Amino acid sequence: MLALGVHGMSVLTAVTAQNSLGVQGAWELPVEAVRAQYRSVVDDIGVQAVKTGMLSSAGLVEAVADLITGTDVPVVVDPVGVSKHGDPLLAASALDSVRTRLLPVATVATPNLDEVAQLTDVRVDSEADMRRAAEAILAFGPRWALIKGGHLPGDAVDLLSDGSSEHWFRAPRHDNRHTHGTGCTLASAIASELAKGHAVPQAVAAAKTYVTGAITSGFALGRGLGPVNHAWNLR
Ligand SMILES: Nc1ncnc2c1ncn2[C@@H]1O[C@H](COP(=O)(O)OP(=O)(O)O)[C@@H](O)[C@H]1O
Ligand SMILES: Cc1ncc(COP(=O)(O)O)c(N)n1
Repeated sequence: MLALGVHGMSVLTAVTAQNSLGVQGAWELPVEAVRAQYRSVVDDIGVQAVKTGMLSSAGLVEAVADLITGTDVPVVVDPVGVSKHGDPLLAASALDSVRTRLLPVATVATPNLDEVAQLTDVRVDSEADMRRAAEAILAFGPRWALIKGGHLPGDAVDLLSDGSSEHWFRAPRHDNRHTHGTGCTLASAIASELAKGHAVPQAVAAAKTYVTGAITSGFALGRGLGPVNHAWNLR
């Protein structure tokens, strides 16, 4: 967010112990702590966009949905389900709350292909299937669905759709180890661009350029899948 010129503020929902090798542990914060953090940042500094990430349980999904329902700023919902290493970050019992409470308040929902499979009955094996995935996600009520094709072989292709228009974003795949947090980075970059007042397709285009640069210019940290280079555009 800083690299894109906005001041990011966080509301922690869970604490994880994780590194380039995997997620070694996760602990949820009490719903009361989440509500208090949200009030602290919103009531004082104010917000121009909201982005959600790991929410862990149905209780937290519902608490966050309650907080952001009715907000008049754009909301990016990254329905985080499973980490790059396959570690669960959302309880199976929370999926229904994501479908019925969180996705309906999203301006943009940004599932990866595993999250599409968790939330809908669509399995994506090709770019053509991504259109069906977008329709299935849009049926839950977000204004836009961004289906991330990062897990498909070939080019890194994402599809943005609002049901009547579609936009394809394509970048060459970089087969390096600097991909921890690509989805979180993309969603945060979209929220940053929306906060600056851009329309959704323009925000996603800028965010895609940013995440591609962050992957391309990454450097090895850790023994597994290390972080992307968030400062690549500042140097
Ligand atoms: N190896 C890669 N090279 C280039 N872009 C990638 C690569 N892996 C993912 N991306 C892009 O990064 C963004 C995040 O996608 P993805 O990795 O599918 O999300 P997630 O982190 O939620 O699994 C998407 O724009 C995707 O196309
Ligand atoms: C707290 C948190 N949120 C999201 C992810 C997903 O990121 P990735 O898919 O790169 O592991 C993660 N590992 N940890």
